[in-house]
Amino acid sequence: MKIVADENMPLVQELFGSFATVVTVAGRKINKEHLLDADVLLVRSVTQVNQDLLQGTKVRFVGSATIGTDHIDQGYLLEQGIEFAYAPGCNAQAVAEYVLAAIAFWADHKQKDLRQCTVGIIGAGNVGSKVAQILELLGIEYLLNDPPLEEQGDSRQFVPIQAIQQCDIVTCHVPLTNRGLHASHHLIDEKFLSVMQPGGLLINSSRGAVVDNTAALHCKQAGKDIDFVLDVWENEPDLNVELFKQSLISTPHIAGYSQEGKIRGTYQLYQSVCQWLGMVPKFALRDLLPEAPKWNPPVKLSSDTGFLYQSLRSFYDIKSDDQQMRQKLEEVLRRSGATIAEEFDNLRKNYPQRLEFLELS
Ligand SMILES: NC(=O)c1ccc[n+]([C@@H]2O[C@H](COP(=O)([O-])OP(=O)(O)OC[C@H]3O[C@@H](n4cnc5c(N)ncnc54)[C@H](O)[C@@H]3O)[C@@H](O)[C@H]2O)c1
Ligand SMILES: O=C(O)[C@H](O)[C@H](O)COP(=O)(O)O
Repeated sequence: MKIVADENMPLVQELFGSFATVVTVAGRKINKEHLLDADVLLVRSVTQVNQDLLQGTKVRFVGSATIGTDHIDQGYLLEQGIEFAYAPGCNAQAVAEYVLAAIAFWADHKQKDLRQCTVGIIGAGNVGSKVAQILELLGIEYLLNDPPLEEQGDSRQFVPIQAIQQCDIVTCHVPLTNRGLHASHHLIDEKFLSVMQPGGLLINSSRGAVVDNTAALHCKQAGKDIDFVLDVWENEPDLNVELFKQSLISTPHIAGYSQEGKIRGTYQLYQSVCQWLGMVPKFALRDLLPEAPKWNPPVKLSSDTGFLYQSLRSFYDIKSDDQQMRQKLEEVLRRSGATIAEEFDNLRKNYPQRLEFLELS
């Protein structure tokens, strides 16, 4: 059996190498030639998997070690009888910790008393629910918006998007979809931003195009007092450089990049491939995850606006991710050679080890 996998998937040789020949390729470079005699394709979010890539190949199983699936043409896979698996929830905790770090940094930087702030969470699935769990631990008020879950009868209390627009902090956790009643493409548009609270914070760690990046830039250029924390960008890796410069925190799509999140992603695909082949998995997830020191959240928030950030930063300092990206992209802007897109991918490929620091259920 031949497996072609994205080179940025940890443990892929260790897990799949005992029953298959594993060939690793840079995600953006995977092409039909690599797949002509491959049985299984394992990708991350940067490989577009569709008819163009798969037609004429032997691939019978596609796995994506990610939560988001907007890069996969699932309709085509279904039509061709190609098995598909992904990794729901694998890095949800990492993203929720990123959001916490962003809020803590903003409160410190802008002298905001989080006891007086409400967070609007758009999308209450795996990530949004973990964000809510963390805010509850800290006693920070939040509201949930998730029309699809509300329609399905989820028993939590939801609010309309208009109530989210009034929140001090808005954080997006929806899948990127272009069609249907709940399409999320440009969910945050000029109109949304125009009614957002001045002095507010918008965090996007879902997919770039959930926020209209041109509208976000116009909002900053018009002098509206809204801070942006952006981990994901329209047209990645070719991001809007002006918006990157104007954002309070800019990171290269690494919100989910904890060691644990990446390992869980590969492992979930390993389980799916084993099941597809009728094999019993030989490895257990708990033996693969690193031991990480844990942070004890404060029982009560303090009036000191910098307290949370100071207490968290030895576990995860979001500002250092932002500084790293600014330094590298500014170098690219000063000299010719590598492009912004190449540097964006380099930052992701060489992202330092980050461990999850909260005990969450
Ligand atoms: N930056 C990163 O590193 C990173 C990591 C993981 C996931 N993500 C992105 O975050 C997204 C969310 O992840 P998740 O695990 O929570 O997904 P999920 O599927 O568990 O939850 C998404 C929720 O959004 C809701 N939703 C869909 N359309 C909506 C809309 N228009 N308005 C409000 N709610 C809507 C759904 O009902 C669902 O409950 C993923 O699809 C992925 O694109 C990014
Ligand atoms: O959807 C996800 O799980 C994340 O966006 C994922 O972590 C992105 O990282 P990539 O697959 O591009 O390495």
